[in-house]
Amino acid sequence: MDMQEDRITARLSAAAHHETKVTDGVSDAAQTATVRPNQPKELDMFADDDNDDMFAPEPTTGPKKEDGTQAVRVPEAKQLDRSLLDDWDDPEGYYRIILGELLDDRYHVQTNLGKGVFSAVVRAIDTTTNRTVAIKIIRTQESMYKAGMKEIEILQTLAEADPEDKKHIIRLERHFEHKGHLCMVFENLSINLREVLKKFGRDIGINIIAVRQYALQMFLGLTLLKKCEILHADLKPDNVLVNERRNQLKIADLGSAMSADENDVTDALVSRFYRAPEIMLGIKHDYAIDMWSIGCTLFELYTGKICFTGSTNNQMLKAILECRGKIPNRMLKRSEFWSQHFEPDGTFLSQEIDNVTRREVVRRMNITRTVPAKELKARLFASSKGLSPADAKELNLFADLLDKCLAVDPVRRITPTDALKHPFISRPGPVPPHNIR
Ligand SMILES: Nc1ncnc2c1ncn2[C@@H]1O[C@H](COP(=O)(O)OP(=O)(O)OP(=O)(O)O)[C@@H](O)[C@H]1O
Repeated sequence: MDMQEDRITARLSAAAHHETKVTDGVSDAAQTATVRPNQPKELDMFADDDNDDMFAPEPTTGPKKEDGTQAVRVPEAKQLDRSLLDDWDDPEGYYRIILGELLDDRYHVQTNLGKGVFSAVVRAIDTTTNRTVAIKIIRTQESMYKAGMKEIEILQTLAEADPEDKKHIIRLERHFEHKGHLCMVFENLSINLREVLKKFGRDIGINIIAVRQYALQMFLGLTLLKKCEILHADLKPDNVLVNERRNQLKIADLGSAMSADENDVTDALVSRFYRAPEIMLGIKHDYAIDMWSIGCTLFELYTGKICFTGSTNNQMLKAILECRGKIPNRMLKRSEFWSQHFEPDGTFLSQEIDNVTRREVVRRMNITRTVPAKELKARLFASSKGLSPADAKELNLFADLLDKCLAVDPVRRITPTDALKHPFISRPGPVPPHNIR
């Protein structure tokens, strides 16, 4: 089974049997780790317009409208004549997008936003409100339909608990069916944080002022998830969308989300690079898994580099041990899978591929450090040259917060409420409007 199939099977079984979801964790994340040049560029997240605007919408040909957006030339909105078209799905069950089609007598399809594993996403104009929306058209398989219905239920719960829409979780407006496909109508947003990093941070990371704003909003999102007793279980830069001005974000893709009591032990929950150590060790997980993923995401936003990488859970654990020190014994005692990675005396068994023979070899590593290494902070400072004392103070606060988000022991990991009180987030006064790098 390839990784994509593995991922689909897992999400579907989670929906059908209330089991947990497996994700491949590879995505295109690996492509983003590059070296920071000496001349970084500041993210002006509050700018009204940019001359070099890499965030501008796709080139359009139509005239400017009153709201400042430009009309896109697409065919007239019309109902399709079903008799002329009976193979509206591709062989993999994705709906074939037709620009100009009118969905549900209401949504005029404008742009194809691309395919995910579970759906095709389009941007459309809601002709009843004249607003732009994003519609996720789920693949035809019945199991995917069920998974979509579970996502809808969770999104509705979250929206009811946040009537004023202040907690930065994507809003589902409604859903309908179109030619056997479940269609989910979302508020329209712009690009995701992976694309922000690629297009604006140019793989070097974005400035600390923007990171702070994004962190605050993601922590607010986590407080709502916790209040509703829901785990997102797939947080990563790809699943956080920003608005056109990039000053507001929304946590999206609740397709892997689950009730917090659905915590069957599995070592494949969450995309691998963002997967908390307790998942890999087979310890019953809780809200802390989402905080770990946010910690990894924040590190990546600031440095442009993935925090922990590994092609297997074992190599992920090695990366975490090297940076964060020994796994506490009290965790190993609760671990179902410890013997896959450790000897009884706590020696780590690193399963590596030998460079010369290309055979798998097991390297014994005796990691004894109990206090988290200074490694994390050192990595943050290494990617920030020429800091003023004030900038260094700011970065120290960020390093302290990340240290708490990435506490190896989930019991000691900071909670969303406490993260909001951390001085990096909560300190009073305006943020200095200068470039920190
Ligand atoms: N509300 C939205 N506004 C703008 N773009 C969106 C919106 N929702 C989704 N998209 C775009 O569609 C992509 C896929 O969406 P999403 O991740 O929700 O779908 P999926 O089928 O579950 O995909 P995946 O394989 O990533 O799990 C997003 O990365 C984003 O680029």
